Parts: sequence; C-alpha cells; structure tokens
Amino acid sequence: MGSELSTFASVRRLYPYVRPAMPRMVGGLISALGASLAALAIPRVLQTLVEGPLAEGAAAHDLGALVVPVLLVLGLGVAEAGLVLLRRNLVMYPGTRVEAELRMALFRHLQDLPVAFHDRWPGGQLLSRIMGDLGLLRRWLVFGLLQLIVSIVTIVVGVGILLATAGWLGLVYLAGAIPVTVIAFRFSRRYRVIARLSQDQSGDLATTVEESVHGIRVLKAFGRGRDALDSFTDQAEELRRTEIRKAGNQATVTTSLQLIPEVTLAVCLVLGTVLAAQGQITVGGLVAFFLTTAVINGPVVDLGMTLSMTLNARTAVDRFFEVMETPNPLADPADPVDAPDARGHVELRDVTFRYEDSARPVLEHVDLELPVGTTTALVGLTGSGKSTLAMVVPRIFDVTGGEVLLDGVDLRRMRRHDVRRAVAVAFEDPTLFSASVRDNVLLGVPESGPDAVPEAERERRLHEAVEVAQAGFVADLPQGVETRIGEEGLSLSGGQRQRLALARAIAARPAVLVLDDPLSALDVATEEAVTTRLREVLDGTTSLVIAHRPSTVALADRVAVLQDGRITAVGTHRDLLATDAHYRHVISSLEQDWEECAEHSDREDSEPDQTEQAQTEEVQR
Ligand SMILES: Nc1ncnc2c1ncn2[C@@H]1O[C@H](COP(=O)(O)OP(=O)(O)OP(=O)(O)O)[C@@H](O)[C@H]1O
Repeated sequence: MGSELSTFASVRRLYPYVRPAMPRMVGGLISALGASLAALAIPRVLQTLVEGPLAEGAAAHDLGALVVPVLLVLGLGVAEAGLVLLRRNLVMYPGTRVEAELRMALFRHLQDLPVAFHDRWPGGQLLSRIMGDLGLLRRWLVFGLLQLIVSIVTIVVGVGILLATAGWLGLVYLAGAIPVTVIAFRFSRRYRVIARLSQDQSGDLATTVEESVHGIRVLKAFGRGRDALDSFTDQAEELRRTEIRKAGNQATVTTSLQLIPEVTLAVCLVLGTVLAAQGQITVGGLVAFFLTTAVINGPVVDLGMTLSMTLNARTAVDRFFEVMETPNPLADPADPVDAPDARGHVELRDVTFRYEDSARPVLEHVDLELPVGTTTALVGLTGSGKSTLAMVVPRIFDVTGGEVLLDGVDLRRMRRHDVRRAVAVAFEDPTLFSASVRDNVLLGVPESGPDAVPEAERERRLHEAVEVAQAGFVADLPQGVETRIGEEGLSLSGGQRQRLALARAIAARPAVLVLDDPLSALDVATEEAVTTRLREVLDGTTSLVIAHRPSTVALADRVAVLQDGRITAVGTHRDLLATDAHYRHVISSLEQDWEECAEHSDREDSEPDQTEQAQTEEVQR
C-alpha cells in the first residue's frame, strides 16, 4: 500500500502526529537555515576583504582596515555555531515526544485490533515496528529531515550565488549537478527496495528470537537448541548480506557524490586561473568562488547519507501505517445499545463461523441457549469447534453468520467494553503477565475509572478467588500475593498458572463465565476441590464450561454436544448417556484418555505435590 505512494506522500501521513511539535521543528529549521546562510556569507565577506582592505591595507601597511571584516567573519562563525546548537535544542525534545506519541498510538491500535489480526501477524514484526522503526523515525525527524531541507537550500542558494558572481564558471560547476541528480535518483529507487527488505528481515529475526525464548523449554527438552541456532544463524546471515548490500549502495553513492564535485572543482580551478589571468574575474572573486563551493560540497557529499536516512524513514512510515491503517472489524457500533448490568442470558442463534483463511466453517448453524444462572458443559471430540464456540461468546471473534445475543441484544450492537465486563474467560493455556499475583488475579477488577471497585472489595475478591481456585500455593511464595511472577508466569507450574487464570476469571464476577477446560492441568484431588467450590460460587452465574474430562462434566446442570461444528444434543449427563450414542462415544473416549493419562502420571510422578513444591522453590530462588 505504502509503496504506491511517493516518498513525500508517504511521509506526509505523519503530519497529524508531528503537528504539535511543528513550532519547535520550524524553529529548528530556521536555525539550521540561518547557520547555513551564515556559512555561505563568510566567503562574501572574505571576497570583500581580499579585494578591498587586504589589498589596500597591504599597500598602505595599514592593518586597521582589516578589523571590521575580521570581526564580521568571527561574528558569522560564532552565529553559525550558536544556531547549530539552537537547532539541536529545539528539535531534540519534540523528536522524542513524537516518537513516544507514535509508539503509544501503535500500541493502542495493536491492543484494539482483534485476535484474528494477531493470529496472522508475527510478534517480531510488530516488535521491530514499535521499537526499531520508530527509533529510526525519531532520528530522521530530529536530524535527517532538517539536514535534507538545509542541504537542498544550501545547494540551491550556493549555486545561485556562484551563477550570480562567477558567471559561466558557476555554470561549469552547475554542470556537475546533472550526474549527481541521476545518481541520487537511481540510488533512491534501488535503496528503497533494500531498506524495506532489511527492515522486514529484522522483523523476521525478532520473531525467531521471540519464538525461541518463548519455546525455550520445548527446544531444550527435545535437544533442538542446535537447530534453532542454525535457523537463527541463517536468518542473521541473510540480514547481514542485505545490510552489506545496503551499505555497499550507500558507499557507492557517497563516493560518487564526493568525486563529482571534486572533479568539477578541479576543472573550475583550471578555468578560474585562466579567467583570472585574463582579468575576467578578480582574485577575490575566485577566492569567494572556491570558498562557496567548499560550503556547498559538504551537503552534496552528505546527500547520500541524508537520502538513505530519508528512504529508511519512508520505509518505517510505510510499515507503521500498514498496521495503523488495518481497520478493526470488531469496533464499537456507531449507535450502541446501553447494557450496564447484564443478567447473563446467552443465546447463539443459527451461528456459523469460518476462520478467515479456512475453506470451510468450523461452526455451522449452531443454536444454543445458556439460561441465566445455569452451567452448561460443552462436550465434543477434539477439533469439533469447542474453543471456537467459547471465543464467539465474549466476542473475541465475530460470527460469520447468525448472531450471539446477550440478554436479547446482539453482541455487535453493544460496546465491546460492556461485553467484556459481562463475560469473563479462562483459557486452557493460561497467559499471565510479568506482574504480581495480585495484579494478575485482579486484572478484570478495575482499580480506577467509571467501573472502579473499592479497595476492600478488591481485596475480598482476591482472597475468595484464590481460595475457590485452590491457589493457596501463593501464600508460600516469597512475598505472598505481592510476588512478581516471571514472564508469562513461566516460573509457575502449568497447574498453578491455570489456577491463577481461573482465579482471575472468578474475581471479575462476570454475569457470564466461559471456562475453556480450565482444570486440565490439575490432579484429581485438586480438581475435585476446585469443582466443589466452583459449583458454590457459580450459583447465579451463567457458565459455559468446555470439558475434556468426565469429572468436569459433573460441574454442569446440562450438557451440550458439539459434533463437527453442530450442536447435536442438549440434556443432562444422565439423559444423554441413555439416549445419545455420540455422547457415549465422546465420554468413553474422554474416560479412556483420562485413564491413560492418569496411569502414565502415576508411573512418572507418584508424588505430584513434590513437583509443585519444586516450582514454588524455583520462584523463591
Ligand atoms: N486461528 C485459526 N485459524 C484457522 N483455523 C483454526 C484456528 N483455530 C482453530 N482452527 C481450526 O478450527 C477447528 C476447531 O478448532 P477448536 O480449537 O475450536 O476445536 P476444539 O473442539 O476446541 O478442539 P480441542 O478439543 O482439541 O481443543 C480445527 O479444525 C482447527 O484446526
């Protein structure tokens, strides 16, 4: 999308973010231009000095006439240095401010985008955009952009002065601009492609690092560390080659841009000397000519660097807007229905759901009612669509056909905030954040804002949720509930993490609770204890529990059977056992799996508490 735009049009999209910083940026630009003009003025003063006071003073042995021009040169030099300093001070602050604003805007948008977006986009690509690309943009805003404008103005004004003061000697110098323009243009086209490749490859590399760190246990367990390293090395090597190509291109253009003005200058030197000998140009004029070209040469030589910085920035802008301009199909409706306090009646009506990149739907014509205050177990063979169904209830995904109603209102007509407040979820694979146990459990219980829950109530919910989820192990952690748990809770055991995730869902006190097999990692005794307490607290809460074990079914008032994306039966466990052959088949396969699993764990781990103790000790260490 971005590559169809010109570099100017692409970068212009940043304007809304840069607008607050504009006064200081413009101030910085004026200072930079002032510094450049001061530099260009020095040769003019020197010309006057050489042609007037210097020649006359030397003849009359009078140095007094030199004082004013020398002081003027000194003054211009000091002014140039002062303006450069002023430019730095003016642009540094807004540059970091703009970078922070862009970063916050991108993070806000990432948080807002639906799960389907995050399923598609590798984490490293997002990480490299939010960190690397935006850092690059800041450097360009505070240095590259101003440098580019100042360089162009210095070159144009300088060449204008040369043409005005040195006639066709100036034209000879200007002739050098033709190859410079051609080279700069060709370089831009080539470099843009390589810059994009390099930034994308950095993102892929970041993804590999992220996945390897995330999956470090699996890599170690399977002894695949070497393979991970090999694959990382290949990617790093590929990026290195791209960086070398990038640097090679930059070096070629910088060398050309250095060589051309020098060659032009040599030609001008020969011609200038001849012209001076013929009296067509004064010695002062010739000195001023060469001093002016010395001022112009700097920006011409730097053009390669400022151009590559600009093209890198353009790529960063494109990558930024690729994410920012991704629309959110799960946005709030324009005219939402007010739903302050949900009762918790859920109804799926003729629901069909197909994943974006799948050929066929996972859920087809699902009709299911979850009456207020009841617990429904969802049972089905693996891959039948249970987790998918669990995700359409809190509107993590939008249904592709039919509707999901909460208290009779289509979820799509409600504010997302109201839906999330009404429906809490605990997933089988629990995600915890690197924060304290307290903050993890109270994630869905706001501390501030319009829905703020008083501190005493938060405290009560924390302790109740920890107790119901049988997460008493937190008391043994070094600072109890204040203990900070490692990244994604990886310093805890699977069962401990699951219990904290369950506690988090319970503490939110939702009208509807969706539990996607939240007890799968618990031993039988703990599961029984959780189940008993859960039954008590779920009283009055509408619950949908995905069951992978017969014992989880015991939680439920009724059971819904999902077969190949369709609800084929709803009833009590007892009735379904008596009447539904598929249900009997599912239950017996669950029992079989569970028995095999239990036998295996009996053999492997006769004392499960020891594992838990070891995990707790690991956190303590
Ligand atoms: N993000 C996704 N994109 C595409 N297809 C998906 C995605 N997630 C799941 N599926 C597919 O949808 C189907 C149903 O998956 P789902 O996880 O809902 O089943 P499930 O009944 O919960 O299975 P299990 O009991 O093994 O957890 C599967 O065929 C799966 O491959």
